[in-house]
Amino acid sequence: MRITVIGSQGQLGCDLMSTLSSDRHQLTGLTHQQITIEDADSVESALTESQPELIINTAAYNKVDQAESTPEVAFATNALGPRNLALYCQKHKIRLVHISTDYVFGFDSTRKSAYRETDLPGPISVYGQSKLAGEYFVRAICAQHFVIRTCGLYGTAGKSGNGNFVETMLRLGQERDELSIINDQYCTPTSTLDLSAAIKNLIQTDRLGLYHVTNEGQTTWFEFAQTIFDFAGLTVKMNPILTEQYNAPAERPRFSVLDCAQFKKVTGFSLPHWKEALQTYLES
Ligand SMILES: NC(=O)C1=CN([C@@H]2O[C@H](COP(=O)(O)OP(=O)(O)OC[C@H]3O[C@@H](n4cnc5c(N)ncnc54)[C@H](OP(=O)(O)O)[C@@H]3O)[C@@H](O)[C@H]2O)C=CC1
Ligand SMILES: Cc1cn([C@H]2C[C@H](O)[C@@H](COP(=O)(O)OP(=O)(O)O[C@H]3O[C@@H](C)C(=O)[C@@H](O)[C@H]3O)O2)c(=O)[nH]c1=O
Repeated sequence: MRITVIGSQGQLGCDLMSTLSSDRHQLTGLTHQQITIEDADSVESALTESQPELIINTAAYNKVDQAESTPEVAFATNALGPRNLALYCQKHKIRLVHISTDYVFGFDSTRKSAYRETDLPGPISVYGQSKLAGEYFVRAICAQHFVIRTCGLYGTAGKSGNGNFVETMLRLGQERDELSIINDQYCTPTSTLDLSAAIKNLIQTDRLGLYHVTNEGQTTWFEFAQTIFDFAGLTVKMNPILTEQYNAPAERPRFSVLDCAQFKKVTGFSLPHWKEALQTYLES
């Protein structure tokens, strides 16, 4: 199959390129230099060349705090971008895989059970709102879509790009005497290598639609950081703090664990536990 991965230099994009290359697909990766998804002309010309039968969009504006003060940039990339891609895919009757986020949830501050695809979203940040708008465009415009919500991504490309939580912790753990980490936000950090394998499995099926896909289990950012340091053999003084004490510009969900049962049922494939995935990442 001719597959085009948009955002091919990002964390997920990079791992998708290597994961899918083992499958004899005709793969094209498009970087931000080669395509600007919010520009319909750029989309048309970049995709005309590769003539894809399936497009995977991993491009996004992911700066959650900055998005609060630049909503127009977040909405251009995260909402109008996917809209352009959905229009292209619908016009050419091809499939679109679009990646979304657990941050479409959060409005229910008392939630304690994992979210299913049928649960009502309620974003509490500009980033979450812009990503939800993108999902809606894809689902409304493009008949042949897979929309995949995931969470807390880390992959090796994050080392050289914008970083990721794991790399940030490893850096801060060496720079600072003491770290304060939020211990009342629950989610499931997910390896982009595992997510790439999941996407590879899902696109082999005809079961289009909306899916939640993360590693197994759940944790807080504090416990995640503690486990990173344990696995890396580092001793770092850490304080567990409440969300209010961190005072970030963007509000984050207190609980955004995703229920991946639908994905497992459809593919027969499940991702490793987040601790196992983290160990694999750190070893690599
Ligand atoms: N990171 C996370 O923790 C999570 C991410 N997601 C979602 O997963 C997807 C992949 O995330 P991740 O791999 O971490 O993202 P990255 O930021 O690592 O990669 C995104 C890539 O898209 C490119 N890009 C950004 N804006 C545009 C644009 N307007 N047009 C074309 N290309 C663009 C970036 O290029 P450049 O850097 O040069 O601008 C970058 O190479 C995104 O949809 C994201 O919202 C979901 C949950 C968690
Ligand atoms: C660096 C740092 C962060 N934190 C907190 C802030 C935040 O609540 C949490 C995670 O911080 P980050 O900035 O890495 O992550 P954040 O940008 O909130 O992560 C999100 O990225 C977007 C793109 C998504 O789609 C989400 O799934 C999610 O993973 O950790 C601390 O408590 N102490 C610290 O020293």
